[in-house]
Amino acid sequence: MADNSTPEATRRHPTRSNWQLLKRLISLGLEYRVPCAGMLAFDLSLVALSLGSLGMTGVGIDYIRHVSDPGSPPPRFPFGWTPPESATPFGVVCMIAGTVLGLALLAAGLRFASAIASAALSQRVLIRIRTDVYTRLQQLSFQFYDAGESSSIINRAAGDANAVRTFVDGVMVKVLTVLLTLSVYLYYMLQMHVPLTLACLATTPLLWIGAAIFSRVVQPAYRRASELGDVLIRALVENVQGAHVVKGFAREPEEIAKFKAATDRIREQKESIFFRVSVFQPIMGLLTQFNMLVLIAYGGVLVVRGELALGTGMFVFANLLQEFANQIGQIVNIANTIQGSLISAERVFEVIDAPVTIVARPNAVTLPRVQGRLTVDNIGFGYDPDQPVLSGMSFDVRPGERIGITGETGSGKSTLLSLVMRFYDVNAGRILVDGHDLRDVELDSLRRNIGLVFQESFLFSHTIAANIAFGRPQATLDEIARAARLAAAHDFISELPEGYDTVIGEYGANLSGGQRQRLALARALLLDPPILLLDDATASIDPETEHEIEQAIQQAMQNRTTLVVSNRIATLRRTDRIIVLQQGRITAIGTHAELLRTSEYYCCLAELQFADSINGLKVNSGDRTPKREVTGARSAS
Ligand SMILES: Nc1ncnc2c1ncn2[C@@H]1O[C@H](COP(=O)(O)OP(=O)(O)OP(=O)(O)O)[C@@H](O)[C@H]1O
Repeated sequence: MADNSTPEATRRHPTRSNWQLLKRLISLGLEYRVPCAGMLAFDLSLVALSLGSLGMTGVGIDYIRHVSDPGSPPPRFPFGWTPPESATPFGVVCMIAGTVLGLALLAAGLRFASAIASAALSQRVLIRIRTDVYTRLQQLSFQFYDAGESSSIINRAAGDANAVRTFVDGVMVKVLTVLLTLSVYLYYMLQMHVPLTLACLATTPLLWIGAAIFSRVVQPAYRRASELGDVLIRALVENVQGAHVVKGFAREPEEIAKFKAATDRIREQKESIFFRVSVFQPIMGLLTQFNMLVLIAYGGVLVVRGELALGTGMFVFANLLQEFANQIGQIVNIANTIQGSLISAERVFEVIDAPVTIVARPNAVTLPRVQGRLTVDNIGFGYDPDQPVLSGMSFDVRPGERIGITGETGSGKSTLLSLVMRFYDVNAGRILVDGHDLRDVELDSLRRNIGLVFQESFLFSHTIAANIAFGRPQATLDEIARAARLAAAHDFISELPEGYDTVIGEYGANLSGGQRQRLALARALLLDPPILLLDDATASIDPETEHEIEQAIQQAMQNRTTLVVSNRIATLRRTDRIIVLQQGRITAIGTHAELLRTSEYYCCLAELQFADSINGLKVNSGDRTPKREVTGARSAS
């Protein structure tokens, strides 16, 4: 298992400023301005209802005070309304209480509608971000995947996308609500008593400064938490996928300990964030309570002097001030959410903005069904351009010709097939299909002409039929069965209780290696591709199954240009020509018979596999492993 103790491998350095990220997030949010405006309307209506209920409670207090002490000023009922002469004090108090209750019921209904609207908005934004990430992931070339880690990519599409989403419904709408609410409260307080308002809010600038400091303190902590999330997912994914290895080597305790260590690091990191939030929030709360002290002292004097009413004055002011403080408290939460969103936005935009390097040139042609001529013209390639994997490689393949490719491990056989698929672009030279440079043709049209079977085939957790029809979902069951017959898969599929409708487990876990390979071959053959690339498709299969697949492969190769990577002489000898690769170069090309005479490597390979049948051939019999090629490569075609 890879070391999962550090997130360094997944770390990328910030490339965008916070301001750039904010602008980008705001423009994303503006795409949802209508539902956001709806949410804002809900929030503001709730503020209005709470003010109404507060005002009515103040009126109630003043009314009770006036009834018990007729010398005190009479209450001011809203909208110039006065209770009917005939109403008893108890009846008036009930009317006031009924109004407050009605407003509370209305507020509850609004909160319900607001929660539904908020959840709908969240889902819309989340789906949009995840779709953008996923779409980009489909377009990106293998260079992107080679450079990054799948755990980090998964975390970006899952956790980070969610954190970006909170910017729209948790920040943008909330910021506007808070600002508007604060303005409304401020307006009311100023209307009631300007000096009292200024005295009570004297500490507010300190709260804003505190929020700014808080943002700076928590941002790095959020970045680190995201990176630790990558490490945790990596540990999880590797342990699930590598369960056989872990169990086979009895390493469960160590892996559990590693996983626990990863979760502990996240817990510690989150605790450090919570700690900062927990320190900051009470300090903010304390500052706001200081305002209350000012109110009780100064406001109390005003009430005693008769300059401020008790209910509609002091009581309402105290509540407004408390609400004002609550809204200021929201700023801490918002600042907290913004920091999390910014860090995640950076990671999400890194994927969405990653350059798509494998693109067709302008005016690229759409390939029709090709004849299948392949020309590899003096190509050079390295995953890292400074470390060539293939160099000076040239050969021609006629339409329908079957080419075997063999060579020592790491000599570049799979890489060559990847270049023909245009998973990567060559660094030098060119590859032509029917005379078209791969870079001059539409990628889809190129890949529709090529069937590919990997060394280890990936299957999806779907039905067998859906897996075979992956490249052509509209294929009929007859066509699927025909492809399966060609790939020698029909018999075993028919024996399954659900036949073609059998749902196969994740990665085809409930199938044998040979069955998986046959399905992969059927999947490639369903496209009826004029070019077939087989990358050591029988490498991990037992001899008996290999024999069956071998026959299927021979049948599949009929009338198709085929490049078949293999180190098995049984496969290679049935091809028209064989290319021997060593250290990224062609060291021999020829038929099986020719190579037995001219290629020492091939001869050794054959001797190792068919020692009895090739007695008498000139090989270095003292060394049983294929040796470096000593004869030069023949002319390509
Ligand atoms: N995605 C990659 N990124 C970087 N280097 C790679 C990548 N894939 C392969 N290589 C390197 O390129 C070289 C050729 O690899 P390739 O898989 O083409 O060899 P191969 O001949 O198919 O080997 P094998 O027979 O073992 O499958 C090796 O040195 C390998 O380490």
